[in-house]
Amino acid sequence: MGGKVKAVELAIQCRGLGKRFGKYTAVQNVSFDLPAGTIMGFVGPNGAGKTTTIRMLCGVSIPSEGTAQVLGYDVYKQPEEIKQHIGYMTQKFSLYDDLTVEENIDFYGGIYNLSGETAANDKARTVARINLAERMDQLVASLSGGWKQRVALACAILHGPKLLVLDEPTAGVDPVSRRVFWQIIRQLAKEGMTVLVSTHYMDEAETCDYLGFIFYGQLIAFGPPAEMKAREQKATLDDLFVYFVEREAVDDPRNQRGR
Ligand SMILES: Nc1ncnc2c1ncn2[C@@H]1O[C@H](COP(=O)(O)OP(=O)(O)OP(=O)(O)O)[C@@H](O)[C@H]1O
Repeated sequence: MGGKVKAVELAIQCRGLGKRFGKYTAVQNVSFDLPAGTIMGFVGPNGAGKTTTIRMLCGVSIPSEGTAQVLGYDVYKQPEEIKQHIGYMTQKFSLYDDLTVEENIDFYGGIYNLSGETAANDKARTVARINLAERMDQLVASLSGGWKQRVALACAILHGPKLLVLDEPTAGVDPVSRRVFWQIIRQLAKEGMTVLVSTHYMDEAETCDYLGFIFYGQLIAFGPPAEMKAREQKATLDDLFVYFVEREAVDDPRNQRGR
């Protein structure tokens, strides 16, 4: 009691973040703090604004309003620094089918400007982490969806990012591959990487340290999953999700704005 509270290092800090496309407000007033080294699940129905928010935080899309610091960099002033220090994997990740696993990894190493000993070390570390050694000579075209996803993850973390951003990484992947993928993600977080992951799978969301629930472009709840369920007195995340959607389901307010 009375001792100094150690400041928590934040990987993401955003306040009132919003994005308009013309007169349409896709995302509005998103605020949260994500401590470094934690996993945040981002959930919400289709079209809620997950990808739009993620793109602003990755320095890919300039916000229309609000502020955000990602790994200490400002999304308006330092988007290039953000892009260099994060790993970003989307659902439609890009791998070259007619190259081998190793050639794909080397290609991404080139994009990140890795060379010499650093490149060799980064590659060896990544291949070991993702357990890809036995597949290095295989053509990507001949891999299953689950293995392709692991190769895409390898390419996203090759440069040792402090923040890994995954936009629906496991959509359409079989349950066993999903489980393996999440074991890797949790291991990366244990080693200090911060992870922001959007998902429609509540079993995945359940294991995150923090959850953000976005609906009609607004972050309507943020916190540890257990706290969120307790706050609304719901037994499962499925129940909580349905409760939020039914509670908030009026006409999409984004359609009325800006008219
Ligand atoms: N470039 C754009 N121009 C106009 N509207 C856009 C653009 N990008 C996204 N939107 C709209 O913004 C809203 C939020 O879309 P977003 O892709 O962020 O949702 P999402 O939560 O990621 O959905 P999903 O789960 O389907 O991927 C949607 O209504 C979408 O149509």
